[in-house]
Amino acid sequence: MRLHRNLVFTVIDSILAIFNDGEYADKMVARALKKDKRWGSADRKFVAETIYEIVRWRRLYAEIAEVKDPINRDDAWRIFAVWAVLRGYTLPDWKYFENTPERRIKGRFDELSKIRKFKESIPDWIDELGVKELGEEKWTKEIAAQNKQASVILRVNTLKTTRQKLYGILMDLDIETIMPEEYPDALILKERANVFLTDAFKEGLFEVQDASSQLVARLLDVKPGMRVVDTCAGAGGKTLHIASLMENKGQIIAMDIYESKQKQLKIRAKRNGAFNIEYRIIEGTKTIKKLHDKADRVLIDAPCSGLGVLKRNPDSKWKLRPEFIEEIKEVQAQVLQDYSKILKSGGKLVYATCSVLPSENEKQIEKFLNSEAGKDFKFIEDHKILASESGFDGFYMALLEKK
Ligand SMILES: C[S@@+](CC[C@H](N)C(=O)[O-])C[C@H]1O[C@@H](n2cnc3c(N)ncnc32)[C@H](O)[C@@H]1O
Repeated sequence: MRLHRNLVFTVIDSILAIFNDGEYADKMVARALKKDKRWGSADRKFVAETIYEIVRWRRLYAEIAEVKDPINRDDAWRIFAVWAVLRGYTLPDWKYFENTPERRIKGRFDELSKIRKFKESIPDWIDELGVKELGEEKWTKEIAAQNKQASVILRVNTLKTTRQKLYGILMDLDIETIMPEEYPDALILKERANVFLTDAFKEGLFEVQDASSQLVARLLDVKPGMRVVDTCAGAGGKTLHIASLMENKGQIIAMDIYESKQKQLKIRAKRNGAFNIEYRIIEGTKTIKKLHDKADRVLIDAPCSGLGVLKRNPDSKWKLRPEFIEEIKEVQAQVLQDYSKILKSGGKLVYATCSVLPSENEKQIEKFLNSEAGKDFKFIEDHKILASESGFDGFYMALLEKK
């Protein structure tokens, strides 16, 4: 295996921007891939995967390379050399690799792999929090599972096609997929591919959405003709799923506090042919009060730590702060209090997060049910999905019914 200079330089520039300037890994990867139109698919794969891997294993590699934050360009080369040695590359005779201690790198890797926070490359505080919340055994398995590369999973847009038809369309493009039985709207790619370039995507036949996330709209048990309020709709992954389950009949009110996200949802809804969505920005209590007792279904896909989706966002390990988790828990409790009032009697509410921490999940539901606002609600069921058990993202979803 040979290393190509311009590809490696791109990786070095990208990891420096992610580590030092707080840039998001997915944005930097997208930018890096635009750099040279002559790159073939193997080159693009090398750039994207290497950036993600170095971000994912940052702590382990930095420890082996003996570099500390802030990382300068020489440090980035040392980290890259660790990656290359551990991946089995023969280092070329570039000046950056002079005196790379290859045997020592392998020895340090074996030593550090015995300590979870290095082996799994996580900050001390996340490791401690994981143990506190899930217990040593579950957390060890969970963080290992969340360090694996995520599969590419599609959600079939049944407003425009069926799973069987889309399977065939993709097969004709040499994109092989699997139809998992327990996830009726999902197709899982056998090998990674840039599905966004296909006409099938441009025509809105599918969206990319993790399998665990696809269970949320199903749990909400929506039916055509209902009025459904998606209170934290963001860019609308679940709104669009709800629209397809409602066959475009009835009304979906998609809300968020950020207009920028709603703009993305509008573009996606157009592509999906989802016409029954109304958009509202939450500007204060007024927006919510107007909807009190009005909805058959309410989804609260709450903002959270994201400690269920590290596979997809490995850089968030380094961006998250303990204070943020404390703040977001307050928001979760508040939105449960406020948005549950939108539901009609006899209606159903789903509270969901992409976190595996009980304090953001079942504990929030317990607290809500014991509060004044929660007295009108009955707990129906919940699902605590761990990446280590499902193979997909870590998620939580609880179904409540208003008496
Ligand atoms: C987990 S994300 C939503 C993901 C989205 N439902 C999807 O399926 O693609 C949580 C969303 O809640 C929004 N948010 C944060 N605080 C909020 C609040 N107080 N009320 C409503 N939405 C809020 C965020 O902007 C973010 O878009």
